[in-house]
Amino acid sequence: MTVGFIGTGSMGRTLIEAFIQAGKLKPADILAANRTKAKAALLAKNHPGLRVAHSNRQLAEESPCIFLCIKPKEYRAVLEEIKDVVRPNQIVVSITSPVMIRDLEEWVPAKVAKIIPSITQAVLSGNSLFVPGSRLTEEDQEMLWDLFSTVSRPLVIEERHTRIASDLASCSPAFLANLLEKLADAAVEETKIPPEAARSLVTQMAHGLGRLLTEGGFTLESLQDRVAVPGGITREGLNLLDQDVGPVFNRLIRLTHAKYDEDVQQVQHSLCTGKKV
Ligand SMILES: NC(=O)C1=CN([C@@H]2O[C@H](COP(=O)(O)OP(=O)(O)OC[C@H]3O[C@@H](n4cnc5c(N)ncnc54)[C@H](O)[C@@H]3O)[C@@H](O)[C@H]2O)C=CC1
Ligand SMILES: O=C(O)[C@@H]1CCC=N1
Repeated sequence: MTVGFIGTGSMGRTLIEAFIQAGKLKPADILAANRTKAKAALLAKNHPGLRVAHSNRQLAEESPCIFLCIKPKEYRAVLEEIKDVVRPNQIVVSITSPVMIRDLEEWVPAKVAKIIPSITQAVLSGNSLFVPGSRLTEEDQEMLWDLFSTVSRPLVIEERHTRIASDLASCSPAFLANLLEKLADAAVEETKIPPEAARSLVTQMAHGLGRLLTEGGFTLESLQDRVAVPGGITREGLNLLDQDVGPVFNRLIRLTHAKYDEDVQQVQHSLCTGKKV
């Protein structure tokens, strides 16, 4: 089956390469389209057999399953371009959290799903978040589940939890990388340890931490208890973090939700204004 990807930026490319790496899709199964053609052409060069569509419309005509890997503002233009050629038996998957399933279902007669991926899929790990639309059959859901199981742990979520689940699964790699960067920078500032050594130490620690939590039998709590020996040094640090860091994450979640609400409004406005019926 041909799987089409409209948008081969950061996440479109990550997904394409993850499915190829996992052996789930062959390059010849993939049809890609991107506004800047050179990006899609580079993918085709790196994965011989992968085809580049002349247009989004051609891609939509030829792909039983179409992934929309574009940003919220870009939906209107892409939907305008493909809506007349999309058929009811096709599947259209959006990877964009503030685009509502019901809006997509109004624009195309296809079977719609929202699946929010994560950069962690580049190493075939992490969760992908499934919000099935009303027209997907059991068979369609199984096909998508099977596809994403090869690169992630799929998880069904309710659409109203899209933002918070994306914060945890998709944004947090960036949030936690930022915290580790700050930890390494503070170490350099306070002790003059060479920057490369500080970054290497936190990076290798993060690798081990991920494995301890997923394969090592630890929970978030048991890991802290195991490292923080009673009366020891780690407990001093944990006490400070408990006091100062928790509120930062409350503020962070309020910020991501405020931006999300704004994006939802903008997308709905752009998808509803002047829409031909
Ligand atoms: N980057 C990440 O870690 C994650 C991103 N997402 C979502 O994925 C979506 C895409 O994000 P990124 O890949 O990071 O953005 P990006 O900006 O890297 O990629 C978007 C791509 O779409 C292309 N594009 C724009 N308009 C187009 C059009 N009319 N026709 C064809 N191609 C067009 C652009 O040229 C670009 O290559 C966003 O909605 C984002 O929220 C979801 C989960 C994780
Ligand atoms: O920053 C963003 O908008 C997207 C959503 C999830 C990850 N990246």
